[in-house]
Amino acid sequence: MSDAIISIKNLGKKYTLSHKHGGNYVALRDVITEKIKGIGQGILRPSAKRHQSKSEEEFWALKDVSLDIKKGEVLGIIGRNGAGKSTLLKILSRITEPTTGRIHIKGRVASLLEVGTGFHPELTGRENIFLNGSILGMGRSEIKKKFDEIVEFAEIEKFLDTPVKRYSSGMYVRLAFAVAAHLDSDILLIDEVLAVGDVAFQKKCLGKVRDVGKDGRTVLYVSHNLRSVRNLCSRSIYLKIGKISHNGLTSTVVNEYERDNLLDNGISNITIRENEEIKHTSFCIKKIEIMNVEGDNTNLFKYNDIMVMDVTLMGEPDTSHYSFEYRIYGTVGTAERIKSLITVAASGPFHNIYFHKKVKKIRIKLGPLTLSSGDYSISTSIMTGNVRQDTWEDCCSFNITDCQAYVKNNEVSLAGCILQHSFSIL
Ligand SMILES: Nc1ncnc2c1ncn2[C@@H]1O[C@H](COP(=O)(O)OP(=O)(O)OP(=O)(O)O)[C@@H](O)[C@H]1O
Repeated sequence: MSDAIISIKNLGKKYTLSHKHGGNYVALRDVITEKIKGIGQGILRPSAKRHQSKSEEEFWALKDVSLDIKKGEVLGIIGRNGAGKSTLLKILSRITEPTTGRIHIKGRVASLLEVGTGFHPELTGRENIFLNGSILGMGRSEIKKKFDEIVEFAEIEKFLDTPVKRYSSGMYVRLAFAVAAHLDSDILLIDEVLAVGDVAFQKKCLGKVRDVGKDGRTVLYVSHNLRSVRNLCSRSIYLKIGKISHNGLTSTVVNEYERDNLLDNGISNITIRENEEIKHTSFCIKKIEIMNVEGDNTNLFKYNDIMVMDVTLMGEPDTSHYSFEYRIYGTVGTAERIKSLITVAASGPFHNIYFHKKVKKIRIKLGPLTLSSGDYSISTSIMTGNVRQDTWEDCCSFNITDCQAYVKNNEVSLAGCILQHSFSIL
């Protein structure tokens, strides 16, 4: 027998979706046909037959999931909407039955799933605390010992004797979290619900989850907030259309997930310009390629990494020399994109770096990338004298992950952030 507190083998969950076709409508075409037929036979039919066909579609929300979780692990579960994360937690908390496979759980499970589960709406906050405790197998005196801590954590003293159906969703989550985290369970399942609370309470909860992990309890944490997953979980799984796509160190798994998202959003580390876009000019930027210092194509970088950008040009300028210019724009936190320019400091004033007109490929080494986590986009131009011969806006993007040092700066403008760079000719 393994030392896993949760052991999941070939787990699958199938849903059957029914689609109704036709519904209750009667097509005009059919009414007319029926009437004509009726007239021809001397019979007037009462009505055309109503169309109602039903088709059923089978759909696997989880397929062949196998996973062992050790006691004391804080496991992150990430994935796109509909990937099966909540389904997995619902099966583990026995809200839903699996269709295939089996699970083995050694211990008591407390879960914090969708708002609305776990509490009895007609009962007061106080009564629900006792109800939850007894469901977990705790005696009244044991629950009493934890009661004050729960109430204090949830900050709902005034509403203790109000039925929870009158609570706001924020109050509900506060109490639900406090109950799940403080009562004696061996395993704590947390789904995205924390997003409902305000930011201060979310922080408090994340701190508590960390403590729960340190106490040797096991936590399964589903979230779209990748920063919190990175901070809390040593191991994570990435669910993709119901299957485990990656399972391992959180930093690696989150990077894979972010990479998939970037690629799916059309953000690529090699961009080649469409011919239609460059018809207007005889000298233009044709291709941009982003790499790390090892020469691997990537657009995922960590704080302090060096980025290599190869630029391929097409055509020739009328002048004997040209210069190349680029700008980096960043997003700030999760807020909408802010066009903040990062100043790039060259070894000399960078508009003074001229290339001979025959030079068709240049390499820029940029960094250390002392940038906060997030997406950045690059725009490029080529100049002859003061004239912009060609500009390619948002020609490529990159993403900074694992920025520990600059976390605080996420809220400040990126303007004025100075990066070093150097040019070479290929
Ligand atoms: N009761 C149900 N009947 C039919 N389909 C369902 C049911 N519950 C979930 N699904 C489907 O199963 C898939 C997985 O859903 P699930 O809620 O587990 O995804 P998720 O990864 O938690 O997504 P999100 O990040 O949006 O919460 C989805 O396509 C969802 O529509």
